[in-house]
Amino acid sequence: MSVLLSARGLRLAFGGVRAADGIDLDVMQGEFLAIIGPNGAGKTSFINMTTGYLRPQAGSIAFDGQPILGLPPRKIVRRGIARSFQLPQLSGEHTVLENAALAVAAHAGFWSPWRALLRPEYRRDAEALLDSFGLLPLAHARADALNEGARKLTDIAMAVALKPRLLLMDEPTSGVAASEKMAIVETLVRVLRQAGVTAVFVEHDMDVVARFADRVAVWSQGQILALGPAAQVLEDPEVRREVIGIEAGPLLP
Ligand SMILES: Nc1ncnc2c1ncn2[C@@H]1O[C@H](COP(=O)(O)OP(=O)(O)OP(=O)(O)O)[C@@H](O)[C@H]1O
Repeated sequence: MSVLLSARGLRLAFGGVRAADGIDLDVMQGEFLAIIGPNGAGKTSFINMTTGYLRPQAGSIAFDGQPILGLPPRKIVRRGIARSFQLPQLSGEHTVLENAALAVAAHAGFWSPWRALLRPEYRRDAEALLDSFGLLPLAHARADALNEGARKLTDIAMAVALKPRLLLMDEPTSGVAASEKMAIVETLVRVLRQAGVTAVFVEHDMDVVARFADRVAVWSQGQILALGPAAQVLEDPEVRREVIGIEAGPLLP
């Protein structure tokens, strides 16, 4: 497996708060990597630095061997990195299909909404995209009428419309009803594997991590405390004590 994303020596402080304190991480082509860790550990900051929303004070990030630090978010998308947000960034007054068509059009180079809604080929591609995510029955629902699970999936579908090689997801199942979480994870695993997309995702639900991740990186105070295969890291006594909590019980069968 080759390295797709490589971060070295990332440092970022907000006053006295260290959001990144020497982050070194390689993301391998094709893997699903979970980032876990307590609130404030710097997980979202890593996504923001990788996608051009935050600039570290030191360090480097290379994607497919090319440096990307300093590029604006839109250029990083063009290089093949997309993201979804902890709070989905949908246009509430538009339908699911219109939101998806906007993303399809953005990938084609058009960022102006009316063009997206006029062109039938964008709508067709958007329908195919929604179908792959199981969202077609909701195509004509307004985005602000969706439950959290459907909102999250629509947001991720819009990121996938950009045809990324690497997708970064910030808490893809947060706020989703427990009964719906695993269905979302199964959809993501299926769609992303099929599209050959490498994924990095921040997640607090360890059942989701155990099902979804090939490897797990444990963040703590801006540093990576542990990194390795999911089964190994999730059963690591120090990780369980410091991060997961002993009350969680056995995570893996
Ligand atoms: N733009 C900012 N300005 C000031 N402080 C910030 C900013 N962004 C992040 N921080 C601080 O940096 C630290 C790391 O934040 P970050 O959001 O990366 O953590 P996190 O691990 O994603 O937390 P959570 O699990 O709660 O989302 C926190 O203490 C946060 O308050």
